[in-house]
Amino acid sequence: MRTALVLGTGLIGTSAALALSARGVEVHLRDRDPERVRTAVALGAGTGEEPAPGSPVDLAIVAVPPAHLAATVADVQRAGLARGVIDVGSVKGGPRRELLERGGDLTTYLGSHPMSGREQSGPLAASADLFEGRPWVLTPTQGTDTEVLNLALELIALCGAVPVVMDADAHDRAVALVSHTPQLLSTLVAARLEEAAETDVRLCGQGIRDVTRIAGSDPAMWVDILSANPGPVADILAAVATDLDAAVRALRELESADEAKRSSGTAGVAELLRRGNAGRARVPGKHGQAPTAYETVTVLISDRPGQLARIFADAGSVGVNIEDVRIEHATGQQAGRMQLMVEPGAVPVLEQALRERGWSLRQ
Ligand SMILES: NC(=O)c1ccc[n+]([C@@H]2O[C@H](COP(=O)([O-])OP(=O)(O)OC[C@H]3O[C@@H](n4cnc5c(N)ncnc54)[C@H](O)[C@@H]3O)[C@@H](O)[C@H]2O)c1
Ligand SMILES: O=C(O)C(=O)C[C@]1(C(=O)O)C=C[C@@H](O)C=C1
Repeated sequence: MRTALVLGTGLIGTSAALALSARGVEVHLRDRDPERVRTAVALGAGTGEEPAPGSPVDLAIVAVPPAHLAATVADVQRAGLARGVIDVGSVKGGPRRELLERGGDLTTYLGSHPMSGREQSGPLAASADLFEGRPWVLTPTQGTDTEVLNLALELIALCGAVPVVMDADAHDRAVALVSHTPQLLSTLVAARLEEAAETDVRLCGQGIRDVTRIAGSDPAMWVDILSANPGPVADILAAVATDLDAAVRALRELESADEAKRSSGTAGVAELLRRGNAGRARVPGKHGQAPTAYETVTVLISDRPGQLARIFADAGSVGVNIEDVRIEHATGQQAGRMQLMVEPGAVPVLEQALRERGWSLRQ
């Protein structure tokens, strides 16, 4: 990738622009707020000048709030500003459907989501290493151009992140669990402090600081995110509400004078705490650490348009997430070997699905 255009020079757009600029890509910056472009330019994220007329950039990266993603992607496509366009929004299904309704081109567009961010907004919160070692979800479809997919993989590599391929709606259900519900629960805990006595708040220690960090996030951004993914988040919150009811019941039992009730209360609380430990143990390693050891499935892939998108869609159709990808190009041949990294348990399912769909597997 030689040139890029970043639309929305806030936290995410400026972070990506800083990483690309540091690796020699010529980055053009745009924002509806010119002050934000000036700040990003001053930080070394790129130039505020428009790309030369008639010379589209290699990749446009749309990093505006979720409610404006589809309109911005459609504008970029209509103006012919880039060979490929990706967005980095926190929700994937709705914006893609909206882009289709707006007459956008789904072949040169690819939905993506870097699983890394902060509770602060704007270019001053950005950093070039924000995405290092973090998953970056791609949601290609059968129709996604191979060129756009390759540009997105290059962007992710230049940002030091790890590509994860998923279906858009499966992504939205997953982030409801690991991002959107945690945001709301952090907010709800912090909201208890609004009317609390100063003498109580003064005692805040590290525990509540950890739990409420993301409650400081931009409300307008989160109204957009939750409005674009309400059903999956409501489903998980309803399950949390059942657990909350159980916690309240167990605690009330602990208040009782009856010994049998107290011991049932102890068992109830202990079970909730045990489940919390078990869930916490599944949270992958911290920033920069590989979360899991993956296994590799190697596939022979011909150098024809649509091949990469097809293989990702075939993996997605049997529910397999591709956690990382490497392509070895065979010199002088119109083919290459593609290594798909997946969870060890997914290897047999993926191999069978790929064979059934006519792919040629290699050792
Ligand atoms: N904040 C996070 O942790 C995080 C993480 C991953 C992905 N995202 C996604 O990335 C996108 C950007 O989030 P952010 O945290 O960088 O927000 P931000 O508020 O820091 O930046 C958004 C920028 O977009 C600009 N903007 C708004 N509407 C615009 C328009 N129509 N045209 C051009 N510019 C416009 C704003 O002026 C602002 O500078 C969102 O879609 C969000 O869902 C956020
Ligand atoms: O660490 C944080 O501040 C974040 O909340 C980042 C976080 C997340 O939930 O993981 C928030 C929303 C984005 O869509 C992606 C990342």
